Amino acid sequence: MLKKIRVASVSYLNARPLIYGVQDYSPLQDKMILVEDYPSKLVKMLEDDEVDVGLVSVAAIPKLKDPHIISNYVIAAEGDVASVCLFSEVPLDEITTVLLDYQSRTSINLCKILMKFLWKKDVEFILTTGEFVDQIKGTTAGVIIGDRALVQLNNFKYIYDLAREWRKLTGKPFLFAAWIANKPLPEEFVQIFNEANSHWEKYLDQIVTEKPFPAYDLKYYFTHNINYDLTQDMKDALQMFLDYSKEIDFI
Ligand SMILES: C=C(O[C@@H]1C=C(C(=O)O)C=C[C@H]1O)C(=O)O
Repeated sequence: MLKKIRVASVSYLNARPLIYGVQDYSPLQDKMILVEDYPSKLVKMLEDDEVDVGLVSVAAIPKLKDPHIISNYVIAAEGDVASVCLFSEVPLDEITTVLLDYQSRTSINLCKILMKFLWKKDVEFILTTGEFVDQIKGTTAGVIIGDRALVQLNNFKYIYDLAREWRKLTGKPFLFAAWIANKPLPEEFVQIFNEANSHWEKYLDQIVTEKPFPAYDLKYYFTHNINYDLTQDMKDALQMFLDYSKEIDFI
């Protein structure tokens, strides 16, 4: 029997449309096993070869020996992303310290890029190791991602949407995560896998019904904040992100 491909995905709501497609597509089912976790864990799993491919932070790319983006379906934002923000009690000018979400790899580096090249501020960055919302106080701000960020959207006076700020810097959308493999995968698998992902739109209403989320309108999130179809503009933005990454203390 052929070895099953080990597939990993972000456990957040934003990945659900792609994952429903993957789980529902029968030609894939005997070819893979799926595990889910938060993004920084997935980057580690890909680095350690515990999985073959993951819907994972694009910040994993420089860390892998042989990275391959294997699908045209991604987690990106053309405009506001809503679920990746810098939360603060004080305006940007007054922030001295930024707590960085331990679950993230792309967005925490994005915040460092924006600090240096858009906001032109020198602050202290602290990488957290566990939940830290309670520590966002006074001049200490924090980057939070995923469902945990959506829940905080009414709780802070100053909220900077990092996809919106990236557009101010570059005029581009932002690519947060892609299906990244740590080795070449069989062409037949890649084709079937891409096909499975392409059905994401069909699952939106079902997900909204199955996963009640009072904090934010999920249908709006899936259709106005997150973009799933990879474009040339997003590929260009990824290259810009990787170039900027060399100019910061990259995590
Ligand atoms: C838009 C998001 O994109 C995520 C952000 C990631 C990161 O910062 O490393 C990784 C995967 C994506 O799920 C989000 O989770 O809110």
